[in-house]
Amino acid sequence: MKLSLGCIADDYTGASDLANTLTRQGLRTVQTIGVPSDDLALPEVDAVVVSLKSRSIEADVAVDRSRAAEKWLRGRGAGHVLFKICSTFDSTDAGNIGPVMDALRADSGDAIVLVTPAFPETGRTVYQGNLFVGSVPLNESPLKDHPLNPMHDSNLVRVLARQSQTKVGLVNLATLSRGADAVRERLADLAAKGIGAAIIDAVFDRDLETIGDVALDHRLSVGASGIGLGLARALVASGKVKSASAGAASGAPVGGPAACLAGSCSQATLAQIANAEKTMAVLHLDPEQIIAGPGEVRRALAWAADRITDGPILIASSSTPDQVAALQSRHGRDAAGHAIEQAMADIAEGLVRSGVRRLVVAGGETSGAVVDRLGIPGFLVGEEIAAGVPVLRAVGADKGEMLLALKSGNFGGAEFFSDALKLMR
Ligand SMILES: Nc1ncnc2c1ncn2[C@@H]1O[C@H](COP(=O)(O)OP(=O)(O)O)[C@@H](O)[C@H]1O
Ligand SMILES: O=C(O)[C@@H](O)C(=O)COP(=O)(O)O
Repeated sequence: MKLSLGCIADDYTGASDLANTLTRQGLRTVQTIGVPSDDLALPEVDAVVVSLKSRSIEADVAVDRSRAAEKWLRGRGAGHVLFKICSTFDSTDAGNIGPVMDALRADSGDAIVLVTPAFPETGRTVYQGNLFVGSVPLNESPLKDHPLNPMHDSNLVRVLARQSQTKVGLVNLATLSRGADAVRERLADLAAKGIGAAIIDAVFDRDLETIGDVALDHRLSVGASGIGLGLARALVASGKVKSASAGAASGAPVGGPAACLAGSCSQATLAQIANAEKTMAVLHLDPEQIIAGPGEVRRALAWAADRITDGPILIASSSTPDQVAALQSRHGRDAAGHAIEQAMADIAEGLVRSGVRRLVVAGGETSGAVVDRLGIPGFLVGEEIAAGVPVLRAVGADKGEMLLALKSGNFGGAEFFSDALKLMR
C-alpha cells in the first residue's frame, strides 16, 4: 500500500469527519484508531486517517503521539500529511495545535505550513484571519462555552502565535483570489522573513481547491475537513489518485438493538436531545452522581435493559453552560470531564455486552473514550448522515459487525439521532 495522503486527526469525531470528506471526494479512505498494529488487515486505500485523542491532553504527549502517527504514515509512502484539527480551532493557549504543528513541520523540513480550519459546508469560514462560525465570530459562537476548550479569540493569527514557537503570518482572501501562484509568492515572502506558519483565509470551496493545489507543494498542512477537500480534489485533478469514483463502504445489515450516547454539551447537541425525546426513550444522567461513584452507571444500564428491546434509546450527560460551569467549579474542569467520559465508556461497554451493535455517540472526547473502551481498531466509511458525520463500519473489532456514528458536538440537524439510526440498519 502506498498512500497518496496521510492524515493525523486530534480526535475521533474529527477523524470520521475528514474520512467522510475524503471518501466523498473519491479517495479510498480508512480511519484507524491510533497507529495501526502490523496485524490489522487494511484494504487497499489512498488515504489513512489516524485518529488520536490528543486535543485536550498534555502538549508533549500530543506531540509524541502525532509524531509516531506521522512516522507510520510516511513509512507507508505518504508524501503529504494533513494534521486535522477542529473547524472551530478547539485548543488552549498551552496547545495543542501549535506544538504539534511545530514538531511535524520540523520533521517534514517545510519552511512554512498552511493552516486553515475553514469548512464552508458547515459554516466555518476564515476572513482576514478571523474564524466565523455561521454568521458570528468564533468568540461570539457557542464555542465560547465549550467545557474543555472555550474559545475567546476569533483571530487565528493571534491564537496560533500564542501556542507556537514560530511566527505566524496571514495569506488573505485578496491574495488567494489571485490564484495559486499569488499564494505561492506570498508564502515565499513570509518564509523569507522567518515566518513558519500562515493562516490562510477561505470562504468558498473554490478557495479550498486553490489551497489544496498549493498545499501539495509542501509535505505538511494543518486544517479541518475543508483543506482535506482541497487536497483530495488536487490529488484527483493531478492524476495522483485514480479512484475518483470511490464510493461508501456497504455491507450486510447489522440489525439488533440500537443506542445513542451524548456527552457533548454543545448547543446543537442539546437541541438534538430535546428533539429525540419525541421519538425514543431518553435518560438524563445526573453528572453529580456520576462523579460520586459507579451507581449512576448501574442505574443507566438497568434503565436501558428495561427498554432496549422496544426501540432505540438515548442516554445523555449533557447540560447547559451554567450547569457545566457549576459542576466544574465544584470538581475541576478536567476531573469532571474525565469522570463523565469514563462513565459513558462504562455505559457503552455494558450496552454492547447486552447485544447493542449500532451505537451513535455525540461528542469528540466522549467518542474517544467510548471507542477506546470498545477496542475498535478502525472504521470503513459508509453513508453520510449529515455534513461531517458518516456511518462507520468497524473493522477488526472482536465484537463482530458493528455500526457507529461519531458526531462532533456541533454537527448535524435537529433530528440527528433519528436521522443516524435510519441509515444504520
Ligand atoms: N453535564 C456535564 N458537565 C460538565 N462536563 C460534561 C457534562 N457532560 C459532559 N461533559 C464533558 O464535556 C466534554 C464534552 O466534550 P466532547 O465530548 O468533545 O463534546 P464536543 O464534541 O461538543 O466538543 C467531555 O469531556 C464530557 O465528559
Ligand atoms: O472539524 C470539526 O469541526 C470536527 O471534525 C471536529 O473536529 C469535531 O470536534 P468535536 O466538536 O469535539 O467533536
